[in-house]
Amino acid sequence: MDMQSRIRQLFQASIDTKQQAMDVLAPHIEQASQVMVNALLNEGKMLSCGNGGSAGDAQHFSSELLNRFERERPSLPAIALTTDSSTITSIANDYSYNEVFSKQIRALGQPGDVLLAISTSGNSANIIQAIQAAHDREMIVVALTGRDGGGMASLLLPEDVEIRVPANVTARIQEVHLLTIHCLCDLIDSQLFGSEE
Ligand SMILES: O=C(CO)[C@@H](O)[C@H](O)[C@H](O)[C@H](O)COP(=O)(O)O
Ligand SMILES: [Zn+2]
Repeated sequence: MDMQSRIRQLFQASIDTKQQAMDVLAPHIEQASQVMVNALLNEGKMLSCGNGGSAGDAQHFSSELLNRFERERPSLPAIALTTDSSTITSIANDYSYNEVFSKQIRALGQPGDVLLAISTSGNSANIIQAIQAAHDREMIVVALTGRDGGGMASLLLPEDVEIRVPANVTARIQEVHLLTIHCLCDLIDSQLFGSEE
């Protein structure tokens, strides 16, 4: 296949995945935004984590809350747990890579805070341990998953929210995760600061 055809095929696959996900995910994205708004109105903060591309997504989300999304508004409290290389390497070195997020959550998480836990497989051990730590700290979990939800899906409590992309290819799932993060930012801003339409 020539490269132009390959590119068109990748664009089409991304469009198709988003089209299939739109109606399935919309109610869950709305519910997640309400959980987040409620936390922010009650002095809560957002912690976020993921591996690889999902680490980038976790940071993308926190920067849009801390700095800005599409409008001028006050900074909102969010911390990506993927950025402190000294903390992450020491936890991985002294304990286990599986604990790099959970140990930070046990230190920083407060009841009523929200954990945005991102994994396309739902099976990354450090994300599973992060969810367990969040529950121990009485936080609410918003899980961005894919495939069959993996081990993460079965760990979630009734008050948690799973946003599971109906797809099996990691890159396609990640592309919908990013769109979901932008939806969450838009919904948080409009609920807290009014609709701009
Ligand atoms: O971005 C990509 C692939 O698109 C990779 O870096 C990918 O995020 C990594 O392989 C992750 O370790 C996958 O973890 P997960 O989504 O299964 O939790
Ligand atoms: Zn990627």
